[in-house]
Amino acid sequence: MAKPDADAGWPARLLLIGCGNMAGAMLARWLELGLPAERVTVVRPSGRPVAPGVTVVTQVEGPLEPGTVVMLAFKPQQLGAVAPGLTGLIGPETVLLSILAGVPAARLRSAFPQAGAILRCMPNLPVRIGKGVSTLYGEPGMPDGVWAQADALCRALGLVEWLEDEALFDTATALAGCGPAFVYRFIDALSTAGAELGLAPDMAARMALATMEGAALSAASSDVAPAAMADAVASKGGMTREGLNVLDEEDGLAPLIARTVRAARDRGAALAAASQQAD
Ligand SMILES: NC(=O)C1=CN([C@@H]2O[C@H](COP(=O)(O)OP(=O)(O)OC[C@H]3O[C@@H](n4cnc5c(N)ncnc54)[C@H](OP(=O)(O)O)[C@@H]3O)[C@@H](O)[C@H]2O)C=CC1
Ligand SMILES: O=C(O)[C@@H]1CCC=N1
Repeated sequence: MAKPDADAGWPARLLLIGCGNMAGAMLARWLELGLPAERVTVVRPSGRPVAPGVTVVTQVEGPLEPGTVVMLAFKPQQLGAVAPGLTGLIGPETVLLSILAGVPAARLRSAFPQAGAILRCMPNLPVRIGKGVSTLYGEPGMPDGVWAQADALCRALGLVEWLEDEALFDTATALAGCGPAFVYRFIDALSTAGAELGLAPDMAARMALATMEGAALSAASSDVAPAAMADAVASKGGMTREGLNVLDEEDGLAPLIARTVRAARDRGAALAAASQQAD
Protein backbone atom coordinates (compact mmCIF):
# COMPACT_ATOMS: atom_id res chain seq x y z
CA MET A 1 0.00 0.00 0.00
CA ALA A 2 1.48 3.34 -1.05
CA LYS A 3 1.49 5.77 1.83
CA PRO A 4 2.87 9.23 2.32
CA ASP A 5 6.44 9.32 3.53
CA ALA A 6 6.54 10.08 7.26
CA ASP A 7 7.85 13.61 6.84
CA ALA A 8 7.59 14.47 3.16
CA GLY A 9 4.02 13.30 2.68
CA TRP A 10 2.06 13.76 5.88
CA PRO A 11 1.11 17.39 6.39
CA ALA A 12 2.94 19.28 9.13
CA ARG A 13 -0.52 20.03 10.55
CA LEU A 14 -3.93 18.75 9.51
CA LEU A 15 -7.03 20.67 10.54
CA LEU A 16 -10.36 18.99 9.85
CA ILE A 17 -13.39 21.25 9.86
CA GLY A 18 -16.03 18.62 10.54
CA CYS A 19 -15.29 14.96 11.13
CA GLY A 20 -18.37 12.85 10.56
CA ASN A 21 -18.82 9.71 8.49
CA MET A 22 -16.58 10.68 5.59
CA ALA A 23 -13.71 12.60 7.19
CA GLY A 24 -13.81 10.14 10.09
CA ALA A 25 -13.18 7.28 7.67
CA MET A 26 -10.33 9.14 5.94
CA LEU A 27 -8.68 10.10 9.21
CA ALA A 28 -8.98 6.60 10.66
CA ARG A 29 -7.16 5.23 7.63
CA TRP A 30 -4.43 7.89 7.75
CA LEU A 31 -3.85 7.29 11.44
CA GLU A 32 -3.65 3.56 10.82
CA LEU A 33 -0.96 4.19 8.19
CA GLY A 34 1.14 6.35 10.50
CA LEU A 35 -0.11 9.93 10.37
CA PRO A 36 1.04 11.25 13.76
CA ALA A 37 -2.14 11.92 15.74
CA GLU A 38 -0.62 14.95 17.46
CA ARG A 39 -0.49 16.74 14.10
CA VAL A 40 -4.27 16.57 13.77
CA THR A 41 -6.90 18.95 15.11
CA VAL A 42 -10.59 18.40 14.51
CA VAL A 43 -13.27 21.08 14.77
CA ARG A 44 -16.69 19.62 15.55
CA PRO A 45 -19.53 21.32 17.42
CA SER A 46 -20.33 18.19 19.43
CA GLY A 47 -16.76 18.01 20.78
CA ARG A 48 -16.97 14.22 20.56
CA PRO A 49 -13.53 12.57 20.81
CA VAL A 50 -12.12 11.23 17.55
CA ALA A 51 -9.05 9.14 18.29
CA PRO A 52 -6.30 9.02 20.92
CA GLY A 53 -3.89 11.93 20.46
CA VAL A 54 -6.15 13.90 18.11
CA THR A 55 -7.11 17.33 19.47
CA VAL A 56 -10.84 18.08 19.26
CA VAL A 57 -12.18 21.63 19.59
CA THR A 58 -15.71 22.91 19.17
CA GLN A 59 -14.72 26.12 17.39
CA VAL A 60 -11.92 26.96 15.05
CA GLU A 61 -8.95 28.59 16.77
CA GLY A 62 -6.01 30.41 15.17
CA PRO A 63 -3.46 31.17 14.13
CA LEU A 64 -2.68 28.26 11.83
CA GLU A 65 0.91 27.08 11.47
CA PRO A 66 2.45 27.46 8.01
CA GLY A 67 2.02 24.25 6.04
CA THR A 68 -1.32 23.43 7.61
CA VAL A 69 -3.67 21.46 5.39
CA VAL A 70 -7.25 22.42 6.17
CA MET A 71 -9.86 19.90 5.11
CA LEU A 72 -13.45 21.11 4.82
CA ALA A 73 -15.68 18.18 5.77
CA PHE A 74 -19.00 19.60 6.96
CA LYS A 75 -22.19 19.63 4.87
CA PRO A 76 -22.04 21.76 1.71
CA GLN A 77 -25.06 23.78 2.82
CA GLN A 78 -23.07 24.94 5.90
CA LEU A 79 -20.34 26.71 3.94
CA GLY A 80 -21.91 30.15 4.33
CA ALA A 81 -22.19 29.70 8.10
CA VAL A 82 -18.72 28.21 8.63
CA ALA A 83 -16.61 30.31 6.23
CA PRO A 84 -16.72 33.67 8.09
CA GLY A 85 -15.09 32.17 11.19
CA LEU A 86 -12.38 30.52 9.13
CA THR A 87 -11.51 32.85 6.31
CA GLY A 88 -9.27 35.19 8.37
CA LEU A 89 -7.10 32.23 9.38
CA ILE A 90 -6.53 30.90 5.88
CA GLY A 91 -3.46 32.53 4.33
CA PRO A 92 -1.00 31.90 1.50
CA GLU A 93 0.73 29.16 3.53
CA THR A 94 -2.50 27.18 3.89
CA VAL A 95 -3.64 24.41 1.58
CA LEU A 96 -7.41 23.99 1.50
CA LEU A 97 -8.80 20.58 0.62
CA SER A 98 -12.57 20.45 0.27
CA ILE A 99 -14.67 17.29 0.23
CA LEU A 100 -17.89 19.30 0.01
CA ALA A 101 -20.06 17.77 -2.71
CA GLY A 102 -21.17 20.20 -5.39
CA VAL A 103 -19.21 23.23 -4.18
CA PRO A 104 -17.01 24.53 -7.02
CA ALA A 105 -13.44 25.74 -6.55
CA ALA A 106 -14.48 29.27 -7.56
CA ARG A 107 -17.01 29.34 -4.72
CA LEU A 108 -14.30 28.19 -2.30
CA ARG A 109 -11.90 30.81 -3.67
CA SER A 110 -14.46 33.57 -3.09
CA ALA A 111 -14.94 32.34 0.51
CA PHE A 112 -11.19 31.92 1.16
CA PRO A 113 -9.47 34.47 -1.11
CA GLN A 114 -6.09 34.26 0.66
CA ALA A 115 -5.68 30.46 0.54
CA GLY A 116 -2.35 29.32 -0.90
CA ALA A 117 -3.99 26.50 -2.87
CA ILE A 118 -7.49 25.13 -3.19
CA LEU A 119 -8.24 21.53 -4.11
CA ARG A 120 -11.42 19.55 -4.31
CA CYS A 121 -11.39 15.92 -3.27
CA MET A 122 -14.30 13.52 -3.60
CA PRO A 123 -13.59 10.37 -1.60
CA ASN A 124 -15.94 7.50 -0.89
CA LEU A 125 -16.56 5.46 2.22
CA PRO A 126 -14.39 2.41 1.34
CA VAL A 127 -11.37 4.67 1.99
CA ARG A 128 -11.68 3.30 5.52
CA ILE A 129 -10.15 0.02 4.33
CA GLY A 130 -7.84 1.55 1.73
CA LYS A 131 -10.21 0.55 -1.07
CA GLY A 132 -11.71 3.95 -1.71
CA VAL A 133 -11.83 6.12 -4.79
CA SER A 134 -10.77 9.77 -4.52
CA THR A 135 -11.36 12.17 -7.37
CA LEU A 136 -9.14 15.24 -7.19
CA TYR A 137 -9.23 18.62 -8.87
CA GLY A 138 -6.86 21.49 -8.21
CA GLU A 139 -7.09 25.12 -9.23
CA PRO A 140 -4.92 25.84 -12.28
CA GLY A 141 -1.37 26.86 -11.41
CA MET A 142 -1.21 24.83 -8.23
CA PRO A 143 2.40 24.24 -7.06
CA ASP A 144 3.79 20.74 -7.76
CA GLY A 145 4.43 20.17 -4.06
CA VAL A 146 0.75 20.68 -3.23
CA TRP A 147 -0.29 18.35 -6.03
CA ALA A 148 2.12 15.67 -4.78
CA GLN A 149 1.00 16.01 -1.17
CA ALA A 150 -2.71 15.72 -2.02
CA ASP A 151 -1.98 12.81 -4.34
CA ALA A 152 -0.03 10.94 -1.64
CA LEU A 153 -2.68 11.57 1.01
CA CYS A 154 -5.43 10.22 -1.21
CA ARG A 155 -3.39 7.35 -2.64
CA ALA A 156 -3.17 6.03 0.92
CA LEU A 157 -6.95 5.71 0.73
CA GLY A 158 -7.16 3.75 -2.55
CA LEU A 159 -7.54 4.71 -6.20
CA VAL A 160 -6.87 8.34 -7.13
CA GLU A 161 -8.18 10.00 -10.27
CA TRP A 162 -7.32 13.61 -11.17
CA LEU A 163 -9.76 15.64 -13.25
CA GLU A 164 -8.50 18.41 -15.50
CA ASP A 165 -12.03 19.62 -16.20
CA GLU A 166 -13.92 20.60 -13.07
CA ALA A 167 -17.18 20.43 -15.02
CA LEU A 168 -16.94 16.64 -14.69
CA PHE A 169 -16.57 16.72 -10.90
CA ASP A 170 -20.27 16.18 -10.19
CA THR A 171 -20.30 13.21 -12.55
CA ALA A 172 -17.30 11.68 -10.81
CA THR A 173 -19.01 12.34 -7.47
CA ALA A 174 -22.16 10.59 -8.63
CA LEU A 175 -20.24 7.56 -9.89
CA ALA A 176 -17.73 7.01 -7.11
CA GLY A 177 -18.67 9.26 -4.18
CA CYS A 178 -22.29 8.11 -4.20
CA GLY A 179 -21.48 4.78 -5.86
CA PRO A 180 -21.10 2.72 -2.69
CA ALA A 181 -24.70 3.55 -1.76
CA PHE A 182 -25.89 2.26 -5.12
CA VAL A 183 -23.87 -0.92 -4.71
CA TYR A 184 -25.22 -1.46 -1.18
CA ARG A 185 -28.73 -1.20 -2.61
CA PHE A 186 -27.88 -3.83 -5.23
CA ILE A 187 -26.64 -6.19 -2.51
CA ASP A 188 -29.91 -5.68 -0.62
CA ALA A 189 -31.98 -6.28 -3.75
CA LEU A 190 -30.13 -9.52 -4.51
CA SER A 191 -30.62 -10.68 -0.95
CA THR A 192 -34.31 -9.71 -0.87
CA ALA A 193 -34.95 -11.52 -4.15
CA GLY A 194 -33.43 -14.70 -2.74
CA ALA A 195 -35.46 -14.40 0.45
CA GLU A 196 -38.68 -13.79 -1.48
CA LEU A 197 -38.04 -17.02 -3.36
CA GLY A 198 -37.73 -18.96 -0.12
CA LEU A 199 -34.19 -18.70 1.28
CA ALA A 200 -33.89 -17.78 4.94
CA PRO A 201 -33.37 -13.97 4.97
CA ASP A 202 -30.13 -14.13 6.97
CA MET A 203 -28.73 -16.81 4.68
CA ALA A 204 -29.73 -14.79 1.60
CA ALA A 205 -28.07 -11.69 3.08
CA ARG A 206 -24.80 -13.56 3.72
CA MET A 207 -24.84 -15.06 0.24
CA ALA A 208 -25.58 -11.76 -1.51
CA LEU A 209 -22.78 -9.97 0.34
CA ALA A 210 -20.22 -12.70 -0.30
CA THR A 211 -21.26 -12.94 -3.93
CA MET A 212 -20.78 -9.20 -4.40
CA GLU A 213 -17.42 -9.30 -2.64
CA GLY A 214 -16.19 -12.28 -4.64
CA ALA A 215 -17.42 -10.91 -7.96
CA ALA A 216 -15.88 -7.48 -7.35
CA LEU A 217 -12.54 -8.92 -6.19
CA SER A 218 -12.34 -11.35 -9.10
CA ALA A 219 -13.19 -8.58 -11.59
CA ALA A 220 -10.55 -6.34 -10.00
CA SER A 221 -7.88 -9.03 -10.32
CA SER A 222 -8.76 -10.05 -13.88
CA ASP A 223 -7.69 -8.67 -17.26
CA VAL A 224 -11.09 -9.61 -18.64
CA ALA A 225 -13.69 -6.83 -18.83
CA PRO A 226 -16.71 -7.19 -16.52
CA ALA A 227 -19.08 -7.52 -19.48
CA ALA A 228 -17.10 -10.52 -20.77
CA MET A 229 -16.93 -11.99 -17.27
CA ALA A 230 -20.72 -11.87 -17.12
CA ASP A 231 -20.88 -13.82 -20.36
CA ALA A 232 -18.45 -16.38 -18.96
CA VAL A 233 -20.88 -17.09 -16.10
CA ALA A 234 -23.76 -17.54 -18.52
CA SER A 235 -23.74 -21.05 -19.97
CA LYS A 236 -25.43 -21.33 -23.35
CA GLY A 237 -29.07 -22.16 -22.74
CA GLY A 238 -28.51 -22.00 -18.98
CA MET A 239 -29.94 -20.15 -16.02
CA THR A 240 -27.72 -17.04 -15.90
CA ARG A 241 -28.63 -16.05 -19.46
CA GLU A 242 -32.30 -15.99 -18.52
CA GLY A 243 -31.48 -13.63 -15.66
CA LEU A 244 -29.20 -11.46 -17.80
CA ASN A 245 -31.94 -11.22 -20.41
CA VAL A 246 -34.08 -9.46 -17.80
CA LEU A 247 -31.27 -7.11 -16.72
CA ASP A 248 -30.48 -6.37 -20.38
CA GLU A 249 -34.05 -5.43 -21.36
CA GLU A 250 -34.51 -2.01 -22.92
CA ASP A 251 -35.73 -0.61 -19.61
CA GLY A 252 -33.44 -2.87 -17.53
CA LEU A 253 -30.37 -2.22 -15.41
CA ALA A 254 -28.30 0.01 -17.73
CA PRO A 255 -30.92 2.76 -18.17
CA LEU A 256 -31.84 2.49 -14.50
CA ILE A 257 -28.24 3.07 -13.43
CA ALA A 258 -27.85 5.82 -16.03
CA ARG A 259 -30.86 7.63 -14.53
CA THR A 260 -29.54 7.02 -11.02
CA VAL A 261 -26.12 8.51 -11.75
CA ARG A 262 -27.64 11.40 -13.70
CA ALA A 263 -30.00 12.28 -10.84
CA ALA A 264 -27.12 12.26 -8.36
CA ARG A 265 -24.94 14.28 -10.74
CA ASP A 266 -27.66 16.89 -11.26
CA ARG A 267 -28.05 17.40 -7.51
CA GLY A 268 -24.52 18.83 -7.50
CA ALA A 269 -25.73 21.97 -9.26
CA ALA A 270 -28.41 22.46 -6.60
CA LEU A 271 -25.81 22.09 -3.84
CA ALA A 272 -23.61 24.64 -5.61
CA ALA A 273 -26.55 27.06 -5.74
CA ALA A 274 -27.33 26.45 -2.06
CA SER A 275 -23.71 27.16 -1.12
CA GLN A 276 -23.94 30.52 -2.96
CA GLN A 277 -27.24 31.51 -1.37
CA ALA A 278 -25.83 30.88 2.09
CA ASP A 279 -23.71 34.07 1.79
N1 LIG B 1 -20.73 10.40 3.35
C1 LIG B 1 -20.11 10.17 2.21
O1 LIG B 1 -20.05 9.04 1.71
C2 LIG B 1 -19.41 11.31 1.51
C3 LIG B 1 -19.49 12.62 1.95
N2 LIG B 1 -18.83 13.63 1.31
C4 LIG B 1 -18.92 15.00 1.80
O2 LIG B 1 -18.43 15.01 3.13
C5 LIG B 1 -19.04 16.06 3.84
C6 LIG B 1 -19.52 15.53 5.19
O3 LIG B 1 -20.43 14.48 4.97
P1 LIG B 1 -20.63 13.35 6.06
O4 LIG B 1 -19.34 13.03 6.71
O5 LIG B 1 -21.41 12.29 5.40
O6 LIG B 1 -21.56 14.14 7.10
P2 LIG B 1 -21.72 13.95 8.67
O7 LIG B 1 -23.05 14.52 9.01
O8 LIG B 1 -21.42 12.55 9.07
O9 LIG B 1 -20.59 14.89 9.27
C7 LIG B 1 -20.71 16.30 9.26
C8 LIG B 1 -19.65 16.87 10.17
O10 LIG B 1 -19.76 18.29 10.15
C9 LIG B 1 -19.65 18.73 11.49
N3 LIG B 1 -20.23 20.06 11.62
C10 LIG B 1 -21.53 20.39 11.73
N4 LIG B 1 -21.65 21.74 11.85
C11 LIG B 1 -20.38 22.24 11.84
C12 LIG B 1 -19.84 23.53 11.97
N5 LIG B 1 -20.61 24.61 12.12
N6 LIG B 1 -18.49 23.68 11.92
C13 LIG B 1 -17.68 22.60 11.76
N7 LIG B 1 -18.15 21.35 11.64
C14 LIG B 1 -19.48 21.17 11.68
C15 LIG B 1 -20.33 17.67 12.32
O11 LIG B 1 -19.92 17.82 13.66
P3 LIG B 1 -20.27 16.75 14.81
O12 LIG B 1 -19.34 15.60 14.53
O13 LIG B 1 -19.95 17.47 16.05
O14 LIG B 1 -21.72 16.41 14.64
C16 LIG B 1 -19.80 16.43 11.64
O15 LIG B 1 -18.52 16.08 12.14
C17 LIG B 1 -20.16 16.60 2.98
O16 LIG B 1 -19.77 17.86 2.46
C18 LIG B 1 -20.31 15.59 1.87
O17 LIG B 1 -20.66 16.18 0.65
C19 LIG B 1 -18.03 13.37 0.26
C20 LIG B 1 -17.89 12.10 -0.22
C21 LIG B 1 -18.61 10.99 0.32
O1 LIG C 1 -24.65 12.39 -0.71
C1 LIG C 1 -23.80 13.27 -0.83
O2 LIG C 1 -24.11 14.42 -1.17
C2 LIG C 1 -22.36 12.96 -0.58
C3 LIG C 1 -21.55 13.12 -1.82
C4 LIG C 1 -21.07 11.77 -2.19
C5 LIG C 1 -21.56 10.90 -1.13
N1 LIG C 1 -22.21 11.57 -0.24
